[in-house]
Amino acid sequence: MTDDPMKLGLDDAALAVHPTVFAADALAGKRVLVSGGAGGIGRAVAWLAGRCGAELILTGRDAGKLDSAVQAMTAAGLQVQGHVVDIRKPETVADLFAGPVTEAGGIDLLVNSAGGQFPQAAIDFSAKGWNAVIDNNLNGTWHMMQAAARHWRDTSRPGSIVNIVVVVEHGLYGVAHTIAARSGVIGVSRAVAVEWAPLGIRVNCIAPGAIETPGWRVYAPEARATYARSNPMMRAGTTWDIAESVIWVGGTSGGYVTGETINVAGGSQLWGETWTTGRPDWFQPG
Ligand SMILES: CCCCCCCCCCC/C=C/C(=O)SCCNC(=O)CCNC(=O)[C@H](O)C(C)(C)COP(=O)(O)OP(=O)(O)OC[C@H]1O[C@@H](n2cnc3c(N)ncnc32)[C@H](O)[C@@H]1OP(=O)(O)O
Ligand SMILES: NC(=O)C1=CN([C@@H]2O[C@H](COP(=O)(O)OP(=O)(O)OC[C@H]3O[C@@H](n4cnc5c(N)ncnc54)[C@H](OP(=O)(O)O)[C@@H]3O)[C@@H](O)[C@H]2O)C=CC1
Repeated sequence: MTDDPMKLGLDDAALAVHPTVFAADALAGKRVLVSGGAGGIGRAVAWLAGRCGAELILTGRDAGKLDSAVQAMTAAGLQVQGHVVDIRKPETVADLFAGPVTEAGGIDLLVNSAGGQFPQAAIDFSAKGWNAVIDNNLNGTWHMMQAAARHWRDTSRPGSIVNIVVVVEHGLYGVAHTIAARSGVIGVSRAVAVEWAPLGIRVNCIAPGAIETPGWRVYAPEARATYARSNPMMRAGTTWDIAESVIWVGGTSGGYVTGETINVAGGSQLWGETWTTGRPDWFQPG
């Protein structure tokens, strides 16, 4: 693992050529919207979808990051546009759908990869910190889901949503706020998978394990150094592992799957400890 947190994970050069199981026309004629599309996981999803023939709409808060993603993908011949959208602001999400999404001709797949949290013992959370994480990950994801569903209902077309969450089966310690938010996303995804089935909308979640990305910069280097050994496979996953699972479940290959949460986590939902703030003395062996 690199010491430079901005260089964590696969870069554009690697994502442009990474081998894939998908055919080059697997998403031909489709349009894919990726929130957090310039981040680690979202960027890999965007590269894979684009390499499979999809047109891309990427969103994020940081215009510079978005520009660098759009430039790299455009240089590789992909059809991509980027827009600054804060998913916590429902009015900017509505503007995205009324403007760029509609002008592009609509979308077929929404991937919600925007999100994040900070590591802190739950007992020390401030009300503001708790609210920031809930607002970002639960409310923000919901604003995008609802806007997409309205878009598909109003244009009488089917759609597919994939929400990137986290493994919630057992403790991901030091990030209880995000476990609460992501459990909410998983719950609402199950609920609307039923409610929106008559509209031809599928809703699924992917729960990544430890995936090396620039997002890991919020964790101390000593915490990050333990993540690879937090699962039975004793390695971190790659953003490509997540991207292929997203395209599988979000695309026609997942056409009979809805309301599911798929752990892509090296088995960390079954075994392993992840201490984002260090392992307390109580839990030290012997
Ligand atoms: C069984 C489990 C198996 C799985 C194994 C997985 C192993 C991997 C472990 C890691 C798991 C998850 C990894 C990832 O998700 S990495 C990628 C995600 N990316 C990020 O997290 C990006 C970084 N995070 C953020 O951007 C922020 O945390 C946030 C999401 C909150 C951004 O929102 P906002 O911009 O509103 O936040 P602010 O900076 O303005 O802060 C608002 C208040 O939040 C509190 N806060 C923020 N940071 C901290 C901190 N470091 N410590 C304490 N409190 C914090 C604070 O109250 C802020 O208000 P003030 O600034 O006024 O104090
Ligand atoms: N990496 C890992 O080990 C794991 C990651 N995850 C989850 O996967 C998702 C992607 O994470 P990853 O790629 O690693 O992290 P990154 O930090 O690299 O990417 C997250 C992206 O989300 C965007 N984002 C965050 N908040 C907002 C907001 N309010 N509005 C718009 N965009 C926002 C950021 O864009 P910008 O910088 O432009 O604001 C950033 O590019 C996150 O939800 C993360 O929590 C889950 C489990 C493990």
